[in-house]
Amino acid sequence: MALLEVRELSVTFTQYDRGLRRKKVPVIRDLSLSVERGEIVAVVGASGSGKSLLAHAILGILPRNAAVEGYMEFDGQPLTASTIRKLRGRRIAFVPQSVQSLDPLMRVGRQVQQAVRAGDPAEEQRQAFARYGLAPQTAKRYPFQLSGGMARRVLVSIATVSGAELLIADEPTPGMDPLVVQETLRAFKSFAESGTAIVFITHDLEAALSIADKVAVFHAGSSLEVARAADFEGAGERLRHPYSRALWLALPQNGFVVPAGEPSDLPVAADGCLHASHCAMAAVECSKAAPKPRVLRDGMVRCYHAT
Ligand SMILES: Nc1ncnc2c1ncn2[C@@H]1O[C@H](COP(=O)(O)OP(=O)(O)OP(=O)(O)O)[C@@H](O)[C@H]1O
Ligand code: NI
Repeated sequence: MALLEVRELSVTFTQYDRGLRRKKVPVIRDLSLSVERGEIVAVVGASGSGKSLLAHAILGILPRNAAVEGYMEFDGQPLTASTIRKLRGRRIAFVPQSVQSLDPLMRVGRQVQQAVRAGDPAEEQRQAFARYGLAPQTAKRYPFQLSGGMARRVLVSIATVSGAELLIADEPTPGMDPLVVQETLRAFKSFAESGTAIVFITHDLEAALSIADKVAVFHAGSSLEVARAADFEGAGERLRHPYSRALWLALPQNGFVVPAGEPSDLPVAADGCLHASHCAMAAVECSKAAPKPRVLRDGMVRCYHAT
């Protein structure tokens, strides 16, 4: 059984237009994801595709104007407002995308020590700082005295000293120098090898592929494909969705290839395929209704034409 199971999750915001008319804005639609113990699942997608909101939905920290539908489960128990409160910071740890989430008035060493659940807090904090290349005296500093990359290493330290069974890391590496990025990714890999389940949120497909077992490709609030990391190879023949193939071929090592063929000029209905207007394979059925997720070759895809 998966440690984390997300089934048919939808998140909708209620916003007020001019004249106080209420408007519902769907930001995540019908999203399913599962993560096993010891497994790293990367969530990859462009800015605004709903990656952070997925993390916030799992952690129960969405803003109040967000409505959540669907089912989420951790270690066999349904994730509700009260269960998630008990799990957060204990069995589930989070590296938030924003460094603003550090307490501005507390020395960072102490913030890390407070997150330690087993062992000697000062020793665990020292080891974490050494692992992520933070000098020992950094512990005495306040968040405003750190660079963005250093603050992010403190956030990673806080999440990883907790010994949680599930780690959700939302863009943990921007601003870090490349050696520290490598060290952080290696640390995630070794946590996974010792049984931690990891959700690694990033827009960096290359970083994702360097450690992930599975990759969920996000686009406009939905996952279009869940693939094995090993499926990203060659010309992307083993990938299931044209959007994932396009992301893969656009990487520098694949020569920044732009997909062949012209995108369709079909008018796409609001509930049509999210990728249709950019897709050379799009046909009438794609413009009418979004394809349902289906299992294909040990992965998942939402595309009528995937084989
Ligand atoms: N409080 C809110 N009210 C209304 N819409 C919101 C709110 N928060 C986020 N959104 C919208 O939800 C969508 C997804 O946002 P999200 O932050 O999850 O994207 P992301 O994939 O994490 O992007 P990035 O890579 O830039 O971090 C965006 O279009 C955003 O504008
Ligand atoms: Ni984000």
